[in-house]
Amino acid sequence: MRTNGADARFDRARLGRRLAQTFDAMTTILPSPPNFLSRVFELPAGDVLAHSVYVDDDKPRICSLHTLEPNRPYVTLTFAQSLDAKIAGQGGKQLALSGNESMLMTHWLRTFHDGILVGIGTALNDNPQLNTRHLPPFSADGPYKYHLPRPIILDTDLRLPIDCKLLRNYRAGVGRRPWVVTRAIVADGDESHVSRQTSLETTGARIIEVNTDGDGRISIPSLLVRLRELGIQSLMVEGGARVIQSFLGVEARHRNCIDTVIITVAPTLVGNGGVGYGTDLSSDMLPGVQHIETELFGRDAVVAFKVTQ
Ligand SMILES: NC(=O)C1=CN([C@@H]2O[C@H](COP(=O)(O)OP(=O)(O)OC[C@H]3O[C@@H](n4cnc5c(N)ncnc54)[C@H](OP(=O)(O)O)[C@@H]3O)[C@@H](O)[C@H]2O)C=CC1
Ligand SMILES: Nc1nc(O)c(N)c(N[C@@H]2O[C@H](COP(=O)(O)O)[C@@H](O)[C@H]2O)n1
Repeated sequence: MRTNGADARFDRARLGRRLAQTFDAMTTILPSPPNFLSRVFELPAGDVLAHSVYVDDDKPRICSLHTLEPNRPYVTLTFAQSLDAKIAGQGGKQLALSGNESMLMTHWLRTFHDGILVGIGTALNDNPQLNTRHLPPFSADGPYKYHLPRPIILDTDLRLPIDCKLLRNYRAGVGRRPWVVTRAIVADGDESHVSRQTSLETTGARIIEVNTDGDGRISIPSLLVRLRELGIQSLMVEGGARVIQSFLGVEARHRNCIDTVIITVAPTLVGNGGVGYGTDLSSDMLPGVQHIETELFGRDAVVAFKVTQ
């Protein structure tokens, strides 16, 4: 695995196209992401250019995480958990584990990445928006707006509801077009799959086919190759439990699929009925961890590390 310094770097070739905005940025007081994130990703500290992640949405950004790995995006796995390692409550009940300060940090993380990925379990359970609405606002008539990551949903059987917030936001012009990743259809077809595909496409989704693994789930290494081909240079993986397990699992680890893990640990206990992500990670298959940094955001501890084989 490459070092953080080699992975997280600025695309300085893009700077020329942004000189006017850069000048503007240097003469305007703009919100900055937490220094913690600059350190974790080894972004140049105090460099105003480094923090100018919030120029026009669809144009190249001054700052974009990317990796020198040719066949996948830079991948950050991040989520919030309780002290007893639960990410949701009884029966999957969505919990506000992060306090305001760490949630703000998470929204900065979102704007750092080209894509934001969740599994269909999370999409069905939480109906998330996956946007950057907690970041400090800019004036409506100014040149700045935050980069929105592309929502990406792992959904083998196309169960995403057509009235979900991700599709509604896209249709209302306040969200990016969601990409729904499904299994590659076999040659003789599957009529109900095709019909669900048509409904989702008609209501705004882009369907992306990727091969499945031995368990019939989307193959994570194949997914990453495909996303990179489609221009995703950096991917934030938010969860839920099964997706976290897949990314921390042996196959993904051995295929070098993660760069950085950032976990928000909230000072709360959920107990037995809560949703954990460790159940399929048997002790002899646990990843090694290499600590990068831990910082307090309000009452929450945010821990950044790398996984090792
Ligand atoms: N605290 C936090 O930070 C977060 C908490 N959550 C919580 O997590 C819970 C949802 O977790 P969970 O139910 O496990 O759902 P996930 O969001 O992890 O989605 C899992 C589903 O995604 C599909 N999938 C396709 N390919 C893969 C793959 N390679 N690996 C894993 N999944 C794949 C499968 O469904 P199919 O076969 O149909 O394709 C699978 O059942 C919710 O309660 C939510 O609130 C979620 C995110 C963050
Ligand atoms: N960072 C974090 N802290 C929590 O306490 C959470 N419950 C989550 N959940 C994740 O955020 C999604 C909701 O996003 P929106 O607020 O709708 O934009 C949720 O689906 C989980 O992925 N994250």
